[in-house]
Amino acid sequence: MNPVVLVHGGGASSISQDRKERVRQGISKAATGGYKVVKEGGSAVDAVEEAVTILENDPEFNAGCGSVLNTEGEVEMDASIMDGKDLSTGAVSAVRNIANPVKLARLVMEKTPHCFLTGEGAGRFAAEMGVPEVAMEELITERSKKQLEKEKHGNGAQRSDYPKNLAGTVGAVALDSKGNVAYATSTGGIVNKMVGRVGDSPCVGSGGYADNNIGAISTTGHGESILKVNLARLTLFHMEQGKTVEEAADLSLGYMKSKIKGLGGLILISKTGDWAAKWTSTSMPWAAAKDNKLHVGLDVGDTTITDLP
Ligand SMILES: COC(=O)C[C@H](N)C(=O)O
Repeated sequence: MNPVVLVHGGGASSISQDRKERVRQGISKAATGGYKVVKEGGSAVDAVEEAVTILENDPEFNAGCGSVLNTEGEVEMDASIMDGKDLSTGAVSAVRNIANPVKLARLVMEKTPHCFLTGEGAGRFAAEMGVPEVAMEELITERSKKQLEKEKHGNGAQRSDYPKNLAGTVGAVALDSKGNVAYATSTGGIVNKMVGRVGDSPCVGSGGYADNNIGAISTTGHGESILKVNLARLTLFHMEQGKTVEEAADLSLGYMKSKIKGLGGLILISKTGDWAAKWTSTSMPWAAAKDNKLHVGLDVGDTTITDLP
């Protein structure tokens, strides 16, 4: 099986010109890093963890360092991961003071009898596992402070194209050489969210899904809408019914838009390595690595293809 890795950097309104290059570099680095793992014989789970860790560590994205702030100016993060081989899954929500929620989600998957830990319990588990604690200030950027300010003072309110408080959630899907698929999604959520608000990203079936019999998907966009339609599982359901990756993505995103005016995006891979990156938001940075080629796009019609070393 030819390995494939796709990443996204969140469905959002348009990306400002000065950020475009940094975002492009960030998603390229993440896709390349994840692809290296599967090319060298690593598992799909290892690849999605690696790709999402790279994006969590990049302050341009709303996950890990760079997460958006809640009403109190704090960072609370959500993440999930899933192994398509046996449907094992791990998730954390409303976690604070750690650099890489995706790694904690993986520990939940592998070291507990549970699928999902939240808030204080997730924090205690992190400490038990020896996950280093980081000061919240280390996760907060000037940009995230400005985003909260703007949101609180309503400056973004004129945007009619997209719920204004969405930004750069990250995710990855992978197919490894043994035919296993996996996904991971990680986010700081939405700007100015209530304390304790949990979105779609840590909820298996909404923020992502992976099943070797079908494929893998990671989603992004308006969390409350994604939760309502179970966007990830809905998309894979369409594939089970015989739709192509493109058709399945269009059907589920189209349903979310027409039914509840919800906008978002997704990256999707089939068990045979077909892939698609689709969104109804204004933009969604994405990258795909397959057959030693890297495909990268930020907006519709701006895909570039380069050779990987
Ligand atoms: C682009 O923004 C997002 O994807 C936000 C994320 N889905 C949430 O609602 O938590």
